[in-house]
Order: sequence, then C-alpha cells, then structure tokens
Amino acid sequence: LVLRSVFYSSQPEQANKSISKVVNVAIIGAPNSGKSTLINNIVERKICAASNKVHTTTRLVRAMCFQNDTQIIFLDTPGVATEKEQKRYKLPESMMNACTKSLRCADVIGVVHDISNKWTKDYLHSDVLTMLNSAENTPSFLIINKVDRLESKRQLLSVIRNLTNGMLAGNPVQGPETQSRKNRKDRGYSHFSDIFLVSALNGDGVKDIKEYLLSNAKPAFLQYAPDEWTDQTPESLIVEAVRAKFMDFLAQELPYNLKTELEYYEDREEKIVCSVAVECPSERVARLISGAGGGRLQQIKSQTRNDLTELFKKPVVISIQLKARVKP
Ligand SMILES: Nc1nc2c(ncn2[C@@H]2O[C@H](COP(=O)(O)OP(=O)(O)OP(=O)(O)O)[C@@H](O)[C@H]2O)c(=O)[nH]1
Repeated sequence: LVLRSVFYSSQPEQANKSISKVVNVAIIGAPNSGKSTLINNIVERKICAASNKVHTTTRLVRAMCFQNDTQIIFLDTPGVATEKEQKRYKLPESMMNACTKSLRCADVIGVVHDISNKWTKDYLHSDVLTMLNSAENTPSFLIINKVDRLESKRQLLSVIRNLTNGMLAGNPVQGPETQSRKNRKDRGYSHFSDIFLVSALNGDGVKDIKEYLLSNAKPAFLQYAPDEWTDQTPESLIVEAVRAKFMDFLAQELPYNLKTELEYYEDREEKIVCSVAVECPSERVARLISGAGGGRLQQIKSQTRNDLTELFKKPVVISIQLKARVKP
C-alpha cells in the first residue's frame, strides 16, 4: 500500500488508469445530526468542518479513504433545512443544491439521524425523506447517531422501534402524517438496506459502516489517487476550520454574521504558515468576540492550530485577526 501511494503521488495520471473498487457515498441528514463528525471518524482525519451549531457545512465536500484496493469517497452535505430555517440563517440556494448534487453522484446514500434530539428523535426529517424519494433508485442505509447520549438500552429500543416502524418489511408508517410520509407510502419507499447504531463522536459502531461500504464498492477506475484525502484546497480547509471553531465558541447567531478570509498561506517543507482575517459586524462585536484580555481569541487560535496540525500532519502556525466591517 505504501509503495502504491508513493507510485501514484509521483505519477498522478496513473491513478485514473488503475482499476480498483470505488464507492461514492452521499451522507445526508438534518442539520447538526453529526454527518461531518461521522465522515471524519471513518477517514480518520478532520477534513469536514464540524461544530456544535447547525449549518456548519455550507457546501459539498469530498473526503476519501483507501483500503485494500478500495476507495471510499464520502460526499459531506449541508444539513437539509426547512424553508423557515433557510430564511432564518439566510442560507444560500447553493446549499440545498449541494445536497441534490451529492445524490446524483452517489452509489449509495447514508442518512444520519440524531437519536438524542428530543424534538425529532422519533421520525426522520420530512425534507430528508423528500430528498430520498427523489433518488429512489439509489440504495440507502440509515445511521442512527449519538447513541452515547441515551441513558439506557430500554430508551434506545423504544426510540428505534418508533423510528424504524414503517421502514422495515412493509409495516404501516406511524407518526404525524406529513406530505412526505404520504409520499413515502405512495411511492413505495419502505425500507433502508441496513441500519447502523453509532456514536460518531467516540467511534462506537463506525467500523461496521466502513466494512459495509468496502464490501459494497464496485470495480471502477480510481477517481482520486490512493493518497488523496479530499477535493478541497488547503486554503479552503484552513478557512473552514477557523469558521467552525468560531461557531463552537460563540453563542446563538453571532458566528453566522462573520466572514472568514485567508490573507496569507505558505506551505514550507517543515510547516504551514497562514493568516486568517475574520470580519465582524462592528468594533464592539470584535471586542466581545475577543473576550477579556483576548482570552477567547487565544483559545480559538490554539484549538484551530491543533486541529490543522492533525489534519495536515505537520505543524501549522496560524494568526487570526478580527476586523470590524467597514461601513459603506
Ligand atoms: N454526543 C455526541 N455528539 C455528537 C456525535 N456526533 C456528532 N456529535 C456532535 O454534534 C455536533 C454536530 O456535529 P456535526 O458533525 O457538525 O453535524 P452535521 O450534521 O455535519 O451538521 P451541519 O453542518 O449542521 O449539517 C458537534 O458538536 C459534534 O461533536 C455523537 O455520536 N455523540
């Protein structure tokens, strides 16, 4: 495997000519269900931006891993948002188009469901089901995530029973009769090919998903060299990592009003040096974000540096400047 990597990285044009096995996996689900965390766990690299806020992922991101001649290509997608959410967070149309696009590229669709969310744990997001119906010829599997947050096995069983009722072996659909539930019945969407129980955060059950995908890959020309791990540029990975960290640290809607831009980037042999500017709505907000004595900004910087160092597998020196937006 090491020899293959060296060979392909020095002659990338050879990668496309080698027949191996490939599987394209679109990962879709409600916002904050854990899609990015799951992919990062499987590929063992924090490629996809993840945070404790909804809508951290704003566009289609590919993350790849290669094992035993097989390439798994994950397509991380923005959380499927309702119209109300799209207005509230001022989400661009392109975000929802990214989901639809991922389905067109997918050999298999993984639907992530957050079983710990007390409002939505018992049924799948109706817009997610509508999306699934639009790709009804593509096989899909269900990933029930955040099982570590449930208090007991009994609770887990009861939630699973509610959730999967109607998805397996022709059982009647239970729960609120939304339009998409009707669609699902009318259009014969009755089951997932598999259901996994996982904790994307601590990795429980995640290996089973990887095995399942490896065994479902089909012979094909490699789409990426075996040592490629994303379709994102280093510059974009840095900007996204900074944006996600601000989302983790700041409350409510504040992080959605920031604009993150790379000002400087240099990949030296021994380290990466970069500088990112974060534009704030005003001087007052910039001071608020920075925290007492600049403490919060320091924490954001140090955590981002650690994440990026792990991602690029070499030291990253990063500076982050808060800048007040210039009023026109
Ligand atoms: N306890 C627990 N937390 C999890 C798990 N998986 C993800 N999380 C947390 O859930 C939050 C959301 O995770 P993300 O991976 O960003 O979710 P997402 O579905 O990609 O979110 P969007 O960008 O809104 O689409 C983060 O704070 C994760 O650490 C899990 O299995 N257990």
